[in-house]
Amino acid sequence: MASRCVASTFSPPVHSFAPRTSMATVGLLSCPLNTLKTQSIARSFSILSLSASRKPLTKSLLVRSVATPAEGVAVFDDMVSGTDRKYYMLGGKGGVGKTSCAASLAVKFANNGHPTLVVSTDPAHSLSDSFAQDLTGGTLVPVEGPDAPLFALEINPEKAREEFRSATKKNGGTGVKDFMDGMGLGMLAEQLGELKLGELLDTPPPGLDEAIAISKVIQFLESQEYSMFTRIVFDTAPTGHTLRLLSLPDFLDASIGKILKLRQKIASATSAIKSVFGQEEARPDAADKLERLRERMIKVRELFRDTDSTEFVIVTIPTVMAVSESSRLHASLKKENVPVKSLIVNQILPPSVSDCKFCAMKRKDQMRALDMIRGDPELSSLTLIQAPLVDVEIRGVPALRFLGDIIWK
Ligand SMILES: Nc1ncnc2c1ncn2[C@@H]1O[C@H](COP(=O)(O)OP(=O)(O)OP(=O)(O)O)[C@@H](O)[C@H]1O
Repeated sequence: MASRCVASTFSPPVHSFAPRTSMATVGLLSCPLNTLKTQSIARSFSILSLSASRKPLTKSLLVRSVATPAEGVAVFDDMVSGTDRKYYMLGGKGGVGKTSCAASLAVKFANNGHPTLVVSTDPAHSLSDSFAQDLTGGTLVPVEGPDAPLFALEINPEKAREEFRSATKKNGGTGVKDFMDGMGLGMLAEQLGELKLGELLDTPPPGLDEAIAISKVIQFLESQEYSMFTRIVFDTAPTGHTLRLLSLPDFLDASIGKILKLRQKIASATSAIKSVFGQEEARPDAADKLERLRERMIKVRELFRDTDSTEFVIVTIPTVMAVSESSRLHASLKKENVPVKSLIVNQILPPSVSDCKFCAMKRKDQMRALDMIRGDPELSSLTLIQAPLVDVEIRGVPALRFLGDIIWK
């Protein structure tokens, strides 16, 4: 008879996770004969350096490798040490577990005494779902449960962009033409077409929303009120957005920079014309807003590249597609000088003494993907963090604490 997978019989209701000690009751996917205890799996899934061995991973080797605790590779110790503010950005392909990993890291920071802010800049927010608390509203909302203050912020990128865009819509006009007219540059609007400012304002390039969202967070954090936060964790939008976001500041810098320079150059001429014809002074709003946006984008760019305060953590799953995408992501991040040290491989089947047919196939597939990571020139230098597939949905602070204790060591 074909063997069949079963989930652990214990499936706790959403809000009923008991504190840490009883979290071992959260199950891991298992086969009928497999009676592995969650705690031993939690111990055996650990962080191992990919550069340690070049041998292909066989099943027994994997079990042996993951059974070795994360001695010597103290990723979390490094992350948690110091009271200077640090930023962690978690990114990767859609659906791999970015939110779960980001939320679990935020909980772990808070439980280690860091006042922490976790921010979602993904237009499709799932922080509220992950924490099982209503964190919507675009402002800082306290998360109930952790030992030290933990706040969450779900930024509505469209709303943030709209605020910026409204400056160019005054007087009933639309987009760039109005903006240019407002500065006395209407006749140049067409010639400036290649600067793509029109596109920027009317149909913004992908990535602008997220960049504005992040710049909004920077704004928040610059104020005294939020100076308490020593750890900021970003749950970013899927890979494509991140890559576009990285190249965006340069694009904006060039476009806005050119526009503002041009404006300066002919400012004296236009003011002479205006004084002759008795026109009002040109509206400074739009130009100022653009200039401020440009400055903030530069700050976002600097933040992403600051090796002292920032780290980008790539999250993936053991499939060929996800690994390939992670490899491309790391190549791009490297090219842009964004610091990356670790790669989380999430949803790995836990060790098992006996597999059903389905699990055996799946495990083989995952082994191949892990092998691929080992041999990948982009990924093999990163510290690998393996996270098991658990058989209940990770929701709520206790569950996130449980996951965090497995992942972040
Ligand atoms: N290790 C795991 N074991 C079991 N389920 C998991 C694990 N990690 C994540 N999940 C589940 O997978 C789903 C997707 O996770 P999550 O929302 O964290 O992914 P994401 O990468 O942020 O997705 P998106 O790209 O849509 O924002 C959720 O239902 C989550 O509970």
